[in-house]
Amino acid sequence: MTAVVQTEGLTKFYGKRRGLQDLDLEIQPGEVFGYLGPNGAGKTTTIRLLLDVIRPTSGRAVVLGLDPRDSRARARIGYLPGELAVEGREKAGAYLEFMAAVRGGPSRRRIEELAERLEADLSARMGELSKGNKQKIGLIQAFMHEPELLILDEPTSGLDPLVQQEFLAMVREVRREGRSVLMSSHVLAEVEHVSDRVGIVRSGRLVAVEDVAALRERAVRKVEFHFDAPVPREAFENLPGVRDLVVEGANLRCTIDGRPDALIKAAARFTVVHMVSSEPDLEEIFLTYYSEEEHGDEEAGHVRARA
Ligand SMILES: Nc1ncnc2c1ncn2[C@@H]1O[C@H](COP(=O)(O)OP(=O)(O)OP(=O)(O)O)[C@@H](O)[C@H]1O
Repeated sequence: MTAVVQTEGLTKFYGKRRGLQDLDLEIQPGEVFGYLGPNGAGKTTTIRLLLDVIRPTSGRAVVLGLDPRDSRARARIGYLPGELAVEGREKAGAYLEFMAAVRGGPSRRRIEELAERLEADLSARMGELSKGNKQKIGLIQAFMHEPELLILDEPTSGLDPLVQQEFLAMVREVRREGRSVLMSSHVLAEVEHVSDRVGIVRSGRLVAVEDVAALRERAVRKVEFHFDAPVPREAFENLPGVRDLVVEGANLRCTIDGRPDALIKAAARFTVVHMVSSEPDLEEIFLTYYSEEEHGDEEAGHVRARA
């Protein structure tokens, strides 16, 4: 199967400042790839290199089997920039119809259908749109011509929760049709339910690529048990993956690193009245990777993308 995105040693320096270094990444047809990292990590740099907005210092990228400089690649991609640079008195609907005409495809009906789903106001003037509404117009122009590959820079930023859900449904539809999505985010929670794999980029380097299911297993999560009577601490000490254990009477709190199986089996020897397990969040996952590096695991900084 030919990858829709393939990079080898892709590197961009802005003068002496590292934007991105040695990126090896493959995204397959029908795959949704979440590209995660804190501010300044290199997400936008990667996306701009794939779209030929900027040129690499070294290394190469192939997008849909073509060099990013080839204009035929661009026509088959839907792109949402981090900040859609459109101003002026033109109405959003007119702007989208213009973009549709340039691409020789989508009908007014298709634009209206997407606008309805995202609750976008097509009669608003581009220069007067709020950040969230501008984001919706940007998403419509990225999705409307049903491109083979969608490259979305922070697509969920500025969207309210209901619109975010609709956007995620649109991403799932794209995947069902065998098309691909690369989307960046600061927040794992915003992409984990639709991404097949996520890559974590930090200080210009890809530090990990994981199946979302595997990432969840590795993530640290907080767990609480409430029992019907006090429980002995010894019953929960030294269980694999259990950390920060606190037992106070009938209540137990801890964090779990990996599978909760051993803890669940220990707890099942008593009567559990109530249990709370929090979703792992990105910050904790980042901390896991940071601590790997601190422990001298040099490999953590050089993990290669697994296809
Ligand atoms: N045009 C530029 N000139 C100089 N340095 C730049 C330029 N664009 C990006 N950088 C630097 O490259 C690094 C990566 O930036 P990039 O914008 O790719 O990060 P990001 O992950 O997209 O961050 P954010 O989430 O804040 O958008 C940062 O250190 C940034 O300061």
